[in-house]
Amino acid sequence: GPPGECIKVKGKIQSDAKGFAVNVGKNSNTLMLHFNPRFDCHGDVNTLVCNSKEDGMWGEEDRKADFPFQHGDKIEMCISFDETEATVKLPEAEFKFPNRLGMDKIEYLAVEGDFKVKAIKFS
Ligand SMILES: C=CCO[C@@H]1O[C@H](CO)[C@@H](O[C@@H]2O[C@H](CO)[C@H](O)[C@H](OCc3cn(-c4n[nH]c(N)n4)nn3)[C@H]2O)[C@H](O)[C@H]1NC(C)=O
Repeated sequence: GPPGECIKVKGKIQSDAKGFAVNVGKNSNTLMLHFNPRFDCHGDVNTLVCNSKEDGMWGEEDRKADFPFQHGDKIEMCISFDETEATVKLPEAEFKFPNRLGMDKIEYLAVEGDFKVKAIKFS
């Protein structure tokens, strides 16, 4: 949807989750945001990795300081964006990531990994 609206992704982190990702952008090769909490994968432990992807090429990773996720958590995240940045709002945390590709609409969303989606709402 257009900037300013919020995409709500509700679901449950599996109890033995290694990691999961929420990807939003134009398509699987062109992502505004790859939001990737890692419990124990790709050599990372309890690390939130954010990145963009342009024509299939990963950008520079942005490893966040906070990791407000636990195995088995039921969470609802609210993803919004404007011309400068994407924002992921969680109950007790908010993360920003630059809109590197200058995307003006999100027409692709994919969730991968150890997260069981309960609901997705475009509001
Ligand atoms: C130290 C060695 C070179 O750096 C490493 O390079 C890896 C490969 O690019 C980085 O991992 C990728 O990081 C990307 C974001 O920058 C993506 O997270 C990529 O995984 C994409 C992916 C995961 N999955 C997936 N599907 N189902 C599940 N469970 N996972 N599908 N596609 C990861 O394989 C990894 O984050 C990076 N580590 C560091 C410390 O930079």
